[in-house]
Amino acid sequence: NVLSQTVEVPSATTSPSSSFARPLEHYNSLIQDGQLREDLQQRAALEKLDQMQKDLRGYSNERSTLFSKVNCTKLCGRKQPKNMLQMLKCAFNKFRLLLSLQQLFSKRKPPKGSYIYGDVGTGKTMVMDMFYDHVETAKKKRVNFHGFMLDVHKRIHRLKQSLPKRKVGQMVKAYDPIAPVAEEISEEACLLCFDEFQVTDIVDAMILKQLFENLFLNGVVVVATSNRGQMSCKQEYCQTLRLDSGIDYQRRNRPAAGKLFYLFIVFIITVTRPRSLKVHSRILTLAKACGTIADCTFEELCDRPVGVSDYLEISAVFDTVFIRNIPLLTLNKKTQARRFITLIDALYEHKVRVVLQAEALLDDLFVHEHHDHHDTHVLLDDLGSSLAIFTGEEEVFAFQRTVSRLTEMQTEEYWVAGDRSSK
Ligand SMILES: Nc1ncnc2c1ncn2[C@@H]1O[C@H](COP(=O)(O)OP(=O)(O)OP(=O)(O)O)[C@@H](O)[C@H]1O
Repeated sequence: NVLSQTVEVPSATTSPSSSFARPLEHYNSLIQDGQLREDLQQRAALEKLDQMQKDLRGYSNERSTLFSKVNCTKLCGRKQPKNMLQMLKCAFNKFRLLLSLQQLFSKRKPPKGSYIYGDVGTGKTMVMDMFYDHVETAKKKRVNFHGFMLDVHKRIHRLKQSLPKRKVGQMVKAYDPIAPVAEEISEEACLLCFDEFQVTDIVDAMILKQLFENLFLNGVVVVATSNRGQMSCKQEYCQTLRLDSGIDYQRRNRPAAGKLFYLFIVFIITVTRPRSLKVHSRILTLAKACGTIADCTFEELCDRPVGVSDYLEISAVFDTVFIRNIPLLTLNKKTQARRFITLIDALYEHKVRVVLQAEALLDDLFVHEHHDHHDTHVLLDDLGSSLAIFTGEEEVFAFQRTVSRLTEMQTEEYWVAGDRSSK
Protein backbone atom coordinates (compact mmCIF):
# COMPACT_ATOMS: atom_id res chain seq x y z
CA ASN A 1 0.00 0.00 0.00
CA VAL A 2 0.93 3.63 -0.45
CA LEU A 3 1.60 4.08 3.25
CA SER A 4 4.44 1.64 3.07
CA GLN A 5 5.52 2.75 -0.40
CA THR A 6 5.89 6.31 0.71
CA VAL A 7 8.39 5.21 3.32
CA GLU A 8 10.71 4.78 0.35
CA VAL A 9 10.74 8.54 -0.24
CA PRO A 10 14.40 9.51 -0.17
CA SER A 11 15.38 11.05 3.11
CA ALA A 12 16.80 14.56 3.09
CA THR A 13 19.69 13.70 5.35
CA THR A 14 22.98 13.93 3.60
CA SER A 15 24.32 10.47 4.39
CA PRO A 16 23.17 7.25 6.00
CA SER A 17 23.05 7.62 9.71
CA SER A 18 23.64 4.15 11.06
CA SER A 19 26.98 5.11 12.61
CA PHE A 20 25.34 7.65 14.91
CA ALA A 21 23.22 6.82 17.91
CA ARG A 22 21.40 10.12 18.02
CA PRO A 23 20.14 12.73 15.54
CA LEU A 24 22.12 15.53 17.18
CA GLU A 25 25.36 13.55 16.89
CA HIS A 26 24.69 13.11 13.19
CA TYR A 27 24.00 16.83 12.79
CA ASN A 28 27.20 17.76 14.66
CA SER A 29 29.27 15.52 12.46
CA LEU A 30 27.83 17.03 9.25
CA ILE A 31 28.61 20.50 10.59
CA GLN A 32 32.16 19.42 11.44
CA ASP A 33 32.59 17.95 7.95
CA GLY A 34 31.45 21.25 6.47
CA GLN A 35 28.49 19.58 4.76
CA LEU A 36 26.04 21.71 6.73
CA ARG A 37 26.11 25.21 8.14
CA GLU A 38 25.53 25.70 11.84
CA ASP A 39 21.94 26.81 12.31
CA LEU A 40 20.77 27.55 15.83
CA GLN A 41 17.12 27.01 15.01
CA GLN A 42 17.85 23.59 13.61
CA ARG A 43 20.01 22.76 16.60
CA ALA A 44 17.23 23.76 19.01
CA ALA A 45 14.72 21.64 17.08
CA LEU A 46 17.12 18.70 17.01
CA GLU A 47 17.67 18.94 20.76
CA LYS A 48 13.93 18.39 21.24
CA LEU A 49 13.86 15.64 18.65
CA ASP A 50 16.87 14.03 20.30
CA GLN A 51 14.91 13.85 23.54
CA MET A 52 11.93 12.48 21.68
CA GLN A 53 14.08 9.78 20.12
CA LYS A 54 15.15 8.76 23.64
CA ASP A 55 11.54 8.82 24.89
CA LEU A 56 10.51 6.57 22.05
CA ARG A 57 12.93 3.82 23.08
CA GLY A 58 10.91 0.76 23.96
CA TYR A 59 7.64 2.55 23.28
CA SER A 60 4.89 0.59 21.60
CA ASN A 61 1.26 1.45 20.88
CA GLU A 62 0.30 -2.20 20.71
CA ARG A 63 -2.93 -2.92 22.47
CA SER A 64 -2.83 -5.21 25.46
CA THR A 65 -4.12 -8.55 24.32
CA LEU A 66 -5.87 -9.02 27.64
CA PHE A 67 -9.20 -9.99 26.17
CA SER A 68 -7.94 -12.58 23.77
CA LYS A 69 -5.97 -14.04 26.60
CA VAL A 70 -8.95 -14.08 28.93
CA ASN A 71 -10.58 -16.38 26.39
CA CYS A 72 -7.64 -18.73 26.72
CA THR A 73 -8.47 -19.11 30.38
CA LYS A 74 -11.60 -21.06 29.41
CA LEU A 75 -9.48 -24.12 29.79
CA CYS A 76 -8.82 -23.25 33.40
CA GLY A 77 -12.56 -23.05 34.01
CA ARG A 78 -12.68 -26.83 34.19
CA LYS A 79 -13.28 -28.09 37.68
CA GLN A 80 -10.12 -30.13 37.82
CA PRO A 81 -7.37 -30.39 35.22
CA LYS A 82 -7.54 -34.00 34.15
CA ASN A 83 -3.90 -34.56 33.48
CA MET A 84 -0.48 -33.03 33.78
CA LEU A 85 -0.69 -31.39 30.33
CA GLN A 86 -3.96 -29.60 31.19
CA MET A 87 -2.50 -28.48 34.52
CA LEU A 88 0.49 -26.99 32.75
CA LYS A 89 -1.68 -25.29 30.12
CA CYS A 90 -3.86 -23.84 32.86
CA ALA A 91 -0.88 -22.50 34.79
CA PHE A 92 0.58 -21.07 31.61
CA ASN A 93 -2.65 -19.25 30.73
CA LYS A 94 -2.91 -17.78 34.23
CA PHE A 95 0.63 -16.55 33.88
CA ARG A 96 -0.17 -14.92 30.50
CA LEU A 97 -3.25 -13.30 31.99
CA LEU A 98 -1.21 -11.82 34.80
CA LEU A 99 1.38 -10.59 32.35
CA SER A 100 -1.18 -8.89 30.15
CA LEU A 101 -2.87 -7.30 33.18
CA GLN A 102 0.48 -5.95 34.21
CA GLN A 103 1.06 -4.65 30.64
CA LEU A 104 -2.36 -3.02 30.69
CA PHE A 105 -1.74 -1.08 33.86
CA SER A 106 1.84 -0.17 33.12
CA LYS A 107 1.06 1.02 29.54
CA ARG A 108 3.28 3.97 28.82
CA LYS A 109 1.87 7.31 27.89
CA PRO A 110 2.94 8.06 24.32
CA PRO A 111 5.72 10.63 23.99
CA LYS A 112 4.55 13.92 22.50
CA GLY A 113 4.92 14.27 18.75
CA SER A 114 6.35 17.32 16.98
CA TYR A 115 5.02 19.78 14.48
CA ILE A 116 7.99 21.34 12.68
CA TYR A 117 7.12 24.47 10.77
CA GLY A 118 8.89 27.37 9.15
CA ASP A 119 9.64 29.13 5.91
CA VAL A 120 10.58 27.33 2.74
CA GLY A 121 13.95 25.64 2.61
CA THR A 122 14.82 26.13 6.28
CA GLY A 123 15.64 22.45 6.75
CA LYS A 124 12.37 21.05 8.14
CA THR A 125 12.51 17.84 6.12
CA MET A 126 16.20 17.35 6.82
CA VAL A 127 15.71 17.71 10.56
CA MET A 128 12.74 15.34 10.56
CA ASP A 129 14.61 12.75 8.50
CA MET A 130 17.59 12.90 10.86
CA PHE A 131 15.24 12.14 13.71
CA TYR A 132 13.39 9.45 11.77
CA ASP A 133 16.56 7.64 10.74
CA HIS A 134 17.60 7.28 14.38
CA VAL A 135 14.35 6.04 15.87
CA GLU A 136 14.80 2.40 16.68
CA THR A 137 11.27 1.05 16.46
CA ALA A 138 10.46 -1.12 13.48
CA LYS A 139 6.92 0.23 13.44
CA LYS A 140 7.76 3.61 11.97
CA LYS A 141 6.59 5.14 8.71
CA ARG A 142 7.73 8.20 6.86
CA VAL A 143 5.15 9.35 4.41
CA ASN A 144 4.66 12.29 2.13
CA PHE A 145 1.39 14.00 2.52
CA HIS A 146 -0.01 13.44 -0.98
CA GLY A 147 0.78 9.75 -0.91
CA PHE A 148 -0.69 9.41 2.55
CA MET A 149 -3.99 11.05 1.57
CA LEU A 150 -4.24 8.80 -1.49
CA ASP A 151 -3.69 5.78 0.71
CA VAL A 152 -6.35 6.92 3.18
CA HIS A 153 -8.88 7.44 0.38
CA LYS A 154 -8.10 3.97 -0.99
CA ARG A 155 -8.59 2.38 2.42
CA ILE A 156 -11.90 4.19 2.92
CA HIS A 157 -13.03 3.02 -0.51
CA ARG A 158 -12.02 -0.58 0.22
CA LEU A 159 -13.84 -0.61 3.56
CA LYS A 160 -16.98 0.82 2.00
CA GLN A 161 -16.84 -1.77 -0.80
CA SER A 162 -16.59 -4.55 1.74
CA LEU A 163 -19.93 -3.60 3.36
CA PRO A 164 -22.89 -5.87 2.58
CA LYS A 165 -24.86 -4.60 -0.42
CA ARG A 166 -28.00 -2.67 0.49
CA LYS A 167 -31.28 -4.24 -0.65
CA VAL A 168 -33.72 -2.14 -2.72
CA GLY A 169 -35.91 -0.01 -0.43
CA GLN A 170 -33.66 -0.60 2.60
CA MET A 171 -32.54 2.44 4.60
CA VAL A 172 -28.85 3.33 4.34
CA LYS A 173 -27.13 2.86 7.68
CA ALA A 174 -24.56 5.52 8.52
CA TYR A 175 -21.12 3.95 8.31
CA ASP A 176 -18.04 5.68 9.57
CA PRO A 177 -14.94 4.21 7.95
CA ILE A 178 -12.40 6.59 9.53
CA ALA A 179 -12.04 4.84 12.88
CA PRO A 180 -11.29 1.44 11.26
CA VAL A 181 -8.83 3.13 8.88
CA ALA A 182 -7.10 4.73 11.87
CA GLU A 183 -7.09 1.32 13.54
CA GLU A 184 -5.34 -0.25 10.52
CA ILE A 185 -2.75 2.52 10.36
CA SER A 186 -2.14 2.32 14.12
CA GLU A 187 -1.42 -1.37 13.77
CA GLU A 188 1.16 -0.63 11.09
CA ALA A 189 2.88 2.31 12.78
CA CYS A 190 3.49 3.68 16.23
CA LEU A 191 5.50 6.58 14.79
CA LEU A 192 4.21 8.40 11.73
CA CYS A 193 6.35 11.11 10.13
CA PHE A 194 4.68 13.36 7.56
CA ASP A 195 6.59 15.46 5.16
CA GLU A 196 4.83 18.54 3.82
CA PHE A 197 1.68 18.45 5.85
CA GLN A 198 -0.80 20.57 3.93
CA VAL A 199 -4.54 20.52 3.77
CA THR A 200 -5.79 21.36 0.35
CA ASP A 201 -9.48 20.70 0.51
CA ILE A 202 -12.32 20.61 2.96
CA VAL A 203 -13.05 16.89 2.57
CA ASP A 204 -9.45 16.00 3.38
CA ALA A 205 -9.55 18.40 6.32
CA MET A 206 -12.57 16.67 7.79
CA ILE A 207 -11.13 13.21 7.23
CA LEU A 208 -7.83 14.25 8.79
CA LYS A 209 -9.42 15.79 11.84
CA GLN A 210 -11.19 12.57 12.74
CA LEU A 211 -8.32 10.37 11.64
CA PHE A 212 -5.82 12.21 13.83
CA GLU A 213 -8.12 12.09 16.83
CA ASN A 214 -8.22 8.33 16.45
CA LEU A 215 -4.51 7.96 15.73
CA PHE A 216 -3.66 9.92 18.88
CA LEU A 217 -6.09 7.85 20.95
CA ASN A 218 -4.42 4.73 19.57
CA GLY A 219 -1.07 5.99 20.83
CA VAL A 220 0.43 6.86 17.43
CA VAL A 221 3.17 9.48 17.75
CA VAL A 222 3.06 12.00 14.92
CA VAL A 223 5.81 14.22 13.55
CA ALA A 224 4.97 16.59 10.70
CA THR A 225 6.68 19.30 8.71
CA SER A 226 4.81 22.21 7.20
CA ASN A 227 5.25 25.71 5.91
CA ARG A 228 2.22 26.79 7.84
CA GLY A 229 2.15 27.75 11.48
CA GLN A 230 -1.62 27.54 11.85
CA MET A 231 -1.88 23.83 11.35
CA SER A 232 -0.62 23.17 14.80
CA CYS A 233 -1.45 19.79 16.33
CA LYS A 234 -3.35 19.61 19.55
CA GLN A 235 -0.93 20.73 22.29
CA GLU A 236 -1.57 17.60 24.31
CA TYR A 237 -0.15 15.43 21.55
CA CYS A 238 2.40 17.59 19.78
CA GLN A 239 5.06 20.14 20.59
CA THR A 240 5.67 22.89 18.05
CA LEU A 241 9.18 23.39 16.70
CA ARG A 242 9.82 26.50 14.69
CA LEU A 243 12.57 26.87 12.09
CA ASP A 244 12.74 30.53 11.24
CA SER A 245 16.35 31.28 10.48
CA GLY A 246 15.14 33.02 7.33
CA ILE A 247 17.71 31.08 5.30
CA ASP A 248 16.38 29.16 2.33
CA TYR A 249 19.08 26.52 1.96
CA GLN A 250 17.51 25.31 -1.26
CA ARG A 251 18.61 28.59 -2.80
CA ARG A 252 22.17 28.39 -1.60
CA ASN A 253 24.74 28.86 -4.34
CA ARG A 254 25.45 25.44 -5.67
CA PRO A 255 26.89 24.45 -9.00
CA ALA A 256 24.11 24.42 -11.61
CA ALA A 257 23.45 21.48 -13.85
CA GLY A 258 23.13 23.57 -17.00
CA LYS A 259 25.24 21.56 -19.42
CA LEU A 260 23.13 18.44 -19.11
CA PHE A 261 20.04 20.26 -20.35
CA TYR A 262 21.34 20.79 -23.84
CA LEU A 263 22.18 17.14 -24.45
CA PHE A 264 18.72 16.06 -23.37
CA ILE A 265 16.98 18.60 -25.58
CA VAL A 266 18.76 17.33 -28.69
CA PHE A 267 17.87 13.77 -27.74
CA ILE A 268 14.25 14.39 -26.99
CA ILE A 269 13.38 16.07 -30.24
CA THR A 270 14.39 13.08 -32.32
CA VAL A 271 13.05 9.91 -30.74
CA THR A 272 9.80 10.26 -28.80
CA ARG A 273 6.45 8.49 -29.13
CA PRO A 274 3.20 8.38 -27.12
CA ARG A 275 3.23 6.42 -23.84
CA SER A 276 0.28 5.10 -21.84
CA LEU A 277 0.56 4.70 -18.07
CA LYS A 278 -1.85 2.71 -15.96
CA VAL A 279 -2.98 4.76 -12.98
CA HIS A 280 -5.29 2.64 -10.80
CA SER A 281 -7.92 1.55 -13.29
CA ARG A 282 -7.37 4.46 -15.69
CA ILE A 283 -4.98 5.06 -18.53
CA LEU A 284 -2.98 8.28 -18.64
CA THR A 285 -1.52 8.96 -22.07
CA LEU A 286 1.44 11.23 -22.58
CA ALA A 287 2.03 12.36 -26.14
CA LYS A 288 5.83 12.16 -26.16
CA ALA A 289 8.11 9.89 -24.21
CA CYS A 290 11.21 7.85 -24.71
CA GLY A 291 12.47 5.31 -22.17
CA THR A 292 12.68 7.08 -18.85
CA ILE A 293 12.25 10.55 -20.35
CA ALA A 294 8.90 12.30 -20.83
CA ASP A 295 8.52 15.37 -23.00
CA CYS A 296 5.32 17.04 -21.84
CA THR A 297 3.51 20.32 -22.10
CA PHE A 298 2.04 22.28 -19.22
CA GLU A 299 -1.38 21.80 -20.79
CA GLU A 300 -0.95 18.03 -20.84
CA LEU A 301 0.12 17.83 -17.21
CA CYS A 302 -1.78 20.62 -15.51
CA ASP A 303 -4.65 21.75 -17.70
CA ARG A 304 -6.71 18.57 -17.73
CA PRO A 305 -8.20 16.46 -14.94
CA VAL A 306 -5.03 14.80 -13.71
CA GLY A 307 -3.99 14.57 -10.10
CA VAL A 308 -1.61 13.32 -7.51
CA SER A 309 -1.89 9.62 -8.49
CA ASP A 310 -0.91 10.51 -12.05
CA TYR A 311 2.02 12.59 -10.84
CA LEU A 312 3.25 9.85 -8.53
CA GLU A 313 3.09 7.36 -11.42
CA ILE A 314 4.98 9.77 -13.72
CA SER A 315 7.61 10.22 -10.97
CA ALA A 316 7.99 6.46 -10.65
CA VAL A 317 8.29 5.79 -14.40
CA PHE A 318 10.39 8.72 -15.61
CA ASP A 319 13.68 10.02 -14.27
CA THR A 320 13.57 13.13 -16.48
CA VAL A 321 10.52 15.21 -17.34
CA PHE A 322 10.37 18.17 -19.70
CA ILE A 323 7.53 20.60 -19.10
CA ARG A 324 7.04 22.99 -21.98
CA ASN A 325 4.90 26.10 -22.47
CA ILE A 326 4.40 27.02 -18.83
CA PRO A 327 2.29 30.19 -18.77
CA LEU A 328 2.38 32.88 -16.11
CA LEU A 329 0.64 31.38 -13.11
CA THR A 330 -1.81 33.87 -11.76
CA LEU A 331 -4.35 33.10 -9.07
CA ASN A 332 -6.92 33.14 -11.86
CA LYS A 333 -5.30 29.94 -13.05
CA LYS A 334 -5.66 28.52 -9.56
CA THR A 335 -6.58 24.98 -10.52
CA GLN A 336 -3.72 24.63 -13.01
CA ALA A 337 -1.33 26.28 -10.57
CA ARG A 338 -2.33 23.87 -7.80
CA ARG A 339 -1.73 20.94 -10.12
CA PHE A 340 1.66 22.36 -11.06
CA ILE A 341 2.59 22.71 -7.38
CA THR A 342 1.51 19.11 -6.69
CA LEU A 343 3.38 17.92 -9.78
CA ILE A 344 6.62 19.62 -8.72
CA ASP A 345 6.20 18.26 -5.17
CA ALA A 346 5.93 14.71 -6.53
CA LEU A 347 8.85 15.13 -8.96
CA TYR A 348 11.02 16.72 -6.25
CA GLU A 349 10.28 14.01 -3.70
CA HIS A 350 11.28 11.33 -6.19
CA LYS A 351 14.36 13.21 -7.37
CA VAL A 352 13.08 13.40 -10.93
CA ARG A 353 15.04 15.79 -13.12
CA VAL A 354 12.95 18.50 -14.69
CA VAL A 355 13.56 20.85 -17.56
CA LEU A 356 11.13 23.74 -17.78
CA GLN A 357 10.30 26.03 -20.64
CA ALA A 358 8.28 28.93 -19.28
CA GLU A 359 6.91 32.32 -20.18
CA ALA A 360 8.87 33.99 -17.38
CA LEU A 361 11.88 33.46 -15.17
CA LEU A 362 11.28 31.23 -12.18
CA ASP A 363 11.00 34.07 -9.69
CA ASP A 364 8.41 35.82 -11.87
CA LEU A 365 6.41 32.76 -12.81
CA PHE A 366 3.84 33.00 -10.04
CA VAL A 367 1.96 36.27 -10.12
CA HIS A 368 0.46 37.22 -6.80
CA GLU A 369 -2.50 39.52 -7.40
CA HIS A 370 -3.64 41.17 -4.19
CA HIS A 371 -7.22 41.71 -5.33
CA ASP A 372 -7.64 37.97 -5.90
CA HIS A 373 -6.47 37.14 -2.45
CA HIS A 374 -9.20 35.65 -0.31
CA ASP A 375 -8.43 35.93 3.34
CA THR A 376 -11.02 33.45 4.38
CA HIS A 377 -9.58 30.65 6.41
CA VAL A 378 -11.80 27.75 7.20
CA LEU A 379 -10.76 26.63 10.61
CA LEU A 380 -11.50 23.43 12.38
CA ASP A 381 -10.86 24.49 15.91
CA ASP A 382 -12.59 21.85 17.94
CA LEU A 383 -9.59 19.53 17.72
CA GLY A 384 -7.67 22.20 19.49
CA SER A 385 -5.94 22.76 16.19
CA SER A 386 -6.74 24.75 13.16
CA LEU A 387 -6.43 23.56 9.63
CA ALA A 388 -6.12 26.37 7.16
CA ILE A 389 -7.79 25.35 3.96
CA PHE A 390 -6.26 26.28 0.65
CA THR A 391 -7.09 29.90 0.03
CA GLY A 392 -5.30 32.47 -2.08
CA GLU A 393 -2.89 32.93 0.81
CA GLU A 394 -2.15 29.24 0.98
CA GLU A 395 -1.24 29.23 -2.68
CA VAL A 396 1.22 32.07 -2.21
CA PHE A 397 3.00 29.92 0.38
CA ALA A 398 2.85 26.89 -1.82
CA PHE A 399 4.23 28.90 -4.77
CA GLN A 400 7.18 30.00 -2.64
CA ARG A 401 7.92 26.41 -1.80
CA THR A 402 7.69 25.40 -5.44
CA VAL A 403 10.04 28.17 -6.59
CA SER A 404 12.47 27.21 -3.84
CA ARG A 405 12.31 23.56 -4.84
CA LEU A 406 12.75 24.33 -8.52
CA THR A 407 15.81 26.36 -7.61
CA GLU A 408 17.29 23.37 -5.80
CA MET A 409 16.30 21.13 -8.69
CA GLN A 410 18.67 23.12 -10.90
CA THR A 411 21.70 22.14 -8.87
CA GLU A 412 24.22 19.54 -9.89
CA GLU A 413 23.71 17.87 -6.50
CA TYR A 414 20.03 17.31 -7.28
CA TRP A 415 20.73 16.01 -10.79
CA VAL A 416 23.33 13.60 -9.52
CA ALA A 417 20.90 12.35 -6.84
CA GLY A 418 18.37 11.76 -9.62
CA ASP A 419 20.59 9.26 -11.41
CA ARG A 420 18.65 6.00 -11.50
CA SER A 421 20.97 4.19 -13.88
CA SER A 422 22.52 2.09 -11.12
CA LYS A 423 19.23 1.39 -9.29
N1 LIG B 1 22.19 23.90 7.96
C1 LIG B 1 22.23 23.62 6.67
N2 LIG B 1 23.36 23.81 5.96
C2 LIG B 1 23.42 23.52 4.65
N3 LIG B 1 22.40 22.99 3.93
C3 LIG B 1 21.25 22.77 4.57
C4 LIG B 1 21.10 23.07 5.97
N4 LIG B 1 19.85 22.75 6.32
C5 LIG B 1 19.24 22.27 5.23
N5 LIG B 1 20.09 22.27 4.18
C6 LIG B 1 19.79 21.79 2.81
O1 LIG B 1 18.79 22.62 2.28
C7 LIG B 1 17.92 21.88 1.44
C8 LIG B 1 16.50 22.12 1.87
O2 LIG B 1 16.25 21.49 3.12
P1 LIG B 1 14.84 20.87 3.44
O3 LIG B 1 14.26 20.18 2.25
O4 LIG B 1 14.97 20.09 4.68
O5 LIG B 1 14.00 22.21 3.70
P2 LIG B 1 12.45 22.35 3.98
O6 LIG B 1 12.30 23.39 5.02
O7 LIG B 1 11.84 21.03 4.26
O8 LIG B 1 11.94 22.89 2.57
P3 LIG B 1 10.42 23.04 2.05
O9 LIG B 1 9.85 24.23 2.73
O10 LIG B 1 10.59 23.25 0.58
O11 LIG B 1 9.72 21.77 2.35
C9 LIG B 1 18.33 20.43 1.53
O12 LIG B 1 19.08 20.09 0.40
C10 LIG B 1 19.18 20.38 2.79
O13 LIG B 1 20.17 19.38 2.74
